[in-house]
Amino acid sequence: MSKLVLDGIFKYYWNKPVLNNVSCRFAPGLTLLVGPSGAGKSTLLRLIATAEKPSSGRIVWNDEPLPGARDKLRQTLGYAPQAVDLPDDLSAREFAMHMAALKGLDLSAADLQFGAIAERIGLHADINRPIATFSGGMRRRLIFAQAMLGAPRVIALDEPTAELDRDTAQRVGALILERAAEAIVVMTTHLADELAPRAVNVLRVEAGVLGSDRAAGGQEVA
Ligand SMILES: Nc1ncnc2c1ncn2[C@@H]1O[C@H](COP(=O)(O)OP(=O)(O)OP(=O)(O)O)[C@@H](O)[C@H]1O
Repeated sequence: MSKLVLDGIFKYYWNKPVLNNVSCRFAPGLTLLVGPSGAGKSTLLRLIATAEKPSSGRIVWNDEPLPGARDKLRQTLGYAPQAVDLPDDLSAREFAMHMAALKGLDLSAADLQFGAIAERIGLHADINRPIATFSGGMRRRLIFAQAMLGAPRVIALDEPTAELDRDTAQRVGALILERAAEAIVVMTTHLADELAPRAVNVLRVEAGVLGSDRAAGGQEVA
């Protein structure tokens, strides 16, 4: 079973502490990160996604610490950052296939999978249109869809349901819950209250310190 451990993580930006001795253990299932704006949730997701390194502390993937295990983790990682500059000239499908190629996926299988995900989240009619024509919500769904390509065992999602109408957000939520049956899914979302009953953990980040959100039904992790 996949296991991701953060152990005594500190993160500083220009000497400003953003994560302060964060330790937690992730197993397959959905973990929600909640907490006020600026608390450090996106920073935590970036560390999990290996987009940044901790200032100190250890990240351990399946009993092997990073950086040694970084490539193994990256091979099975899906990451949807909160903001990303998408290549406007490409179609959604071309962008998804570009991401699939970077992940080393079989492109014909990835194309089929992208079509199926797009169908589920209401993007299917638009996948051959240039991204330049996409609304904020469509861009958000495309970023989400590329994160789900392949069969990632660790999925880090930063507000994947922002800018989506309720129905579409719920479709995205349903897909996330399906994947969480096998994968470690860590996400921030404004749908936290709705998803909390299905989450294995709800972690509250408060000024860079991690605790469990008991009010939302979460369980504490070591
Ligand atoms: N690259 C960076 N350089 C300097 N400071 C940063 C950087 N990234 C984040 N910060 C700061 O770190 C703190 C935590 O930011 P982070 O984006 O992780 O919070 P958040 O909980 O995700 O907030 P939100 O809910 O608004 O997205 C903030 O004070 C932010 O200004």
